[in-house]
Amino acid sequence: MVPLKMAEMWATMGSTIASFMFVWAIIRQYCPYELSRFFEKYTHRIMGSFYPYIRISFHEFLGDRLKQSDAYGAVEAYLSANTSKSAKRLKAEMGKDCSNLVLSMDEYERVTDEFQGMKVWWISSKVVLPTRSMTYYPEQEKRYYKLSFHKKYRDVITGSYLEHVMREGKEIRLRNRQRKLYTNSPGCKWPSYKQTMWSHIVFEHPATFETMAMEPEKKQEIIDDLLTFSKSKDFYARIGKAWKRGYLLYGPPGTGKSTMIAAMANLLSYNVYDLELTAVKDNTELRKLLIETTSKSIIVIEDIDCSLDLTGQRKKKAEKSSDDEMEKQNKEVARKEPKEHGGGSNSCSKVTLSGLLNFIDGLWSACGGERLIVFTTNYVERLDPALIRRGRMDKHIELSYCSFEGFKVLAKNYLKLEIHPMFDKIQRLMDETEITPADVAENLMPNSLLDDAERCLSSLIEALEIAKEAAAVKKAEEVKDNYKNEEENSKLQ
Ligand SMILES: Nc1ncnc2c1ncn2[C@@H]1O[C@H](COP(=O)(O)OP(=O)(O)OP(=O)(O)O)[C@@H](O)[C@H]1O
Ligand SMILES: [Mg+2]
Repeated sequence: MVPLKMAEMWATMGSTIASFMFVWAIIRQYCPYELSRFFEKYTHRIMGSFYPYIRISFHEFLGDRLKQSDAYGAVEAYLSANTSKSAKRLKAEMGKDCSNLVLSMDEYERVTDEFQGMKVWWISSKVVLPTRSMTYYPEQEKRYYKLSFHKKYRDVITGSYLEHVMREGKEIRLRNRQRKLYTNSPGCKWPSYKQTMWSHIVFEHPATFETMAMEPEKKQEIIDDLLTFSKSKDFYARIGKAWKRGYLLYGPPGTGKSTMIAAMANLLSYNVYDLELTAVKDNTELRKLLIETTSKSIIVIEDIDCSLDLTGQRKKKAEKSSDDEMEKQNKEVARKEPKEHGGGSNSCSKVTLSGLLNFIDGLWSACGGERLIVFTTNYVERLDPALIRRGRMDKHIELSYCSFEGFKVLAKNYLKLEIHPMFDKIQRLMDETEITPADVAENLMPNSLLDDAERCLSSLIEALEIAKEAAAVKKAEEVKDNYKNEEENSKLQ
């Protein structure tokens, strides 16, 4: 009997509300604005005294602000991810990167959500504001989401449920955002009209850790380290450290340092700030650039050893190194300087080592968190120890010549091959000589659509044999030189 009475009560209440709504609609249409506001106010008051539900609205735009409200955006993302399966009327829009359709609740659609056994209802709605005469702007629509729940759940819903919706919604938005690659433009002076010091393009690099050629254990260790970092907000807050982590990637050219940065950004859905140090006028400008970076980003300084002459240290080391090594290093710097930095010794940058150290762990610790800073270099021994000490560069990762495990990853990516009779020979040759992943990849790249896997593998074997021969000749020359030097020394004595 009780449920029947309840049903009757709700039915009566429903019809009362419907009558109110009907009367109110007529009043709103025919009465002056002040009168309709008056009725609206008192209708809400009367209904509120016996209506057991609470409603919270999330408006798309607040006041006259042109920027979409963050809370509305989070609710929208949360609802399209969690309730679009139960909604019966959906609207489809192209995602920001134009690669897939995004489904969300259509206007006036109602969905149910559950949290810790409590039911809540979400309705998407809009108000159409009348157009002002003498304006050529179209009718303005103000969209909003309305959350309804029983008043006995007030504390939990306004507390932990909304916190959960906001957190999850923000995460979904970050995952789906169009990521950007920022760069500080080259040249020493900033045009005065420039609003921001970084210019950007859409970041769409296809590299992932899956496609990276390196030992599986080492790869997993780096992935775990990155994921742990991204989930450690509370940990960093507890130990009183800024939420940032430094990575030093070092190794010969073509071993995947730049590729790994793209894979890191893709793994964590971070933006990338490619900092061109030679284009930074001085330490003040460096600080300004930093302040403009946002959280969930990777700040990259590529080839840090030839970016700037940060200390006298490098010169001292260069003097000590052998002539051959010097020549090799200078060639590499010369190769990179005009191509990538356009500055080198002619650079007008006055950034100092202490400015850079402050950049890494000084002031910027105070400007929000979740940032990775990555340095890359071909010559780790050239760097000032202060720059790369643990705590600044927390993780030093060596990227080296291609191993057989690395080759297998590339063979799978490029040729869709997991096993082949020619693999044995390749493994033997790889154990005997050094080849970079970039050279392996180059050989495995089919020259035409008709090119087959065997031709690519043969080309790699040929490259490995040439590399092996060249290494043998070099070694023989070194032995000869050493012998000559020893002979000359003994003659002098
Ligand atoms: N470990 C790797 N896994 C997969 N591909 C790689 C790897 N290393 C290099 N490559 C391939 O070689 C190309 C060059 O690599 P990348 O630019 O990452 O090298 P790098 O170490 O940054 O070189 P440099 O020191 O000259 O800047 C990449 O486009 C990629 O295709
Ligand atoms: Mg590189």
